[in-house]
Amino acid sequence: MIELEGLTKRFGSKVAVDDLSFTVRPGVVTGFLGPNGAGKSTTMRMMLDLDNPTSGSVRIDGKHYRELQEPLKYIGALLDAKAMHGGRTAYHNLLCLAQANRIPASRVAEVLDTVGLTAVAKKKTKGFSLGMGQRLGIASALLGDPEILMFDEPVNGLDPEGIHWIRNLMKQLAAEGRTIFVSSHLMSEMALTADHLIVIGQGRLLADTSMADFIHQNSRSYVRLRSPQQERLRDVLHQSGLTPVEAGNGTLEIDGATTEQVGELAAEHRIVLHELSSQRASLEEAFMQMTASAVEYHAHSAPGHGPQWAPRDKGA
Ligand SMILES: Nc1ncnc2c1ncn2[C@@H]1O[C@H](COP(=O)(O)OP(=O)(O)OP(=O)(O)O)[C@@H](O)[C@H]1O
Repeated sequence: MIELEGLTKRFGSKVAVDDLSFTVRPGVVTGFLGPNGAGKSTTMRMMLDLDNPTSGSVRIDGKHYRELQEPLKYIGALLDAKAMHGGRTAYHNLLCLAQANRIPASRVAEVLDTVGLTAVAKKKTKGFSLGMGQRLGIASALLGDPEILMFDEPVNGLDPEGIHWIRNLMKQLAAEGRTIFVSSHLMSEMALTADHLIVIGQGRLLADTSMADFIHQNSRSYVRLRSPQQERLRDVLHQSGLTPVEAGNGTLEIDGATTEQVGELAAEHRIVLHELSSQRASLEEAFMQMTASAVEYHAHSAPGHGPQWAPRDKGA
């Protein structure tokens, strides 16, 4: 478990991380979502004691990182895949790390196998592709067989096969009861991977919610329709207590209605429909709106029926 309490980081006048408090729990993949520059990497670096907080604290299983006896056995991280020694082979990079952290050398072959790099174990890492580098970075995170794993944007630059592999690995590690914390700036990626979601914007906590609740609250569903008899259709809909909204190109949208309900109403009043469909707003849209409205106070006009969200109170 990872617990953040009022975590704050300032770089001069810039507040990169602003009073963040949340808990990352075991057994699930927790997604850490925020647009570029939101403060995800800075937060993760403070979790690993690579940056000092201006104020606040991070506890790993109740302890500060510095108090962990052999940190790699508690927490493994993929922050920067290029942080390996390019002149060394994949095997030797991992062996050095194992020896420095009192991890048995036999573990090196195991993790190389887990990440699918056994065939290139004796190759120098400077020739590695981005995907191979990511796999090696993940192997180093797994080396100490830690209960907690953190991945900063692990799918960046990977091909579809690599992305699929990383997603499955994270789910498998969570299913083993481990704590998995993974950052991304893409809602679509999080929707496929994460069970729980922490959203930040300009360093501040915007949401701390289960993925299922986020989808439920933010996937606005509505009915879209077009008709050559739009005026009459509008009247009929209004009379039935529905509120159609003009959506351009002769299209109407109605929240809180079903296609069955609207189709039957139209049939009853002998109104021709050219389109009748059920729509769902994308989660990416919901995320963009959430971060935009939280970080920018200048007047972005809020669309009539945009996604809903509520910032949580601070604290666990
Ligand atoms: N060492 C530093 N000195 C000054 N400003 C910094 C430093 N590190 C980060 N920042 C600033 O802090 C803010 C948060 O950066 P951070 O890299 O943590 O965001 P991020 O969410 O990880 O973004 P990205 O997805 O682009 O990596 C940014 O405005 C960044 O410019």
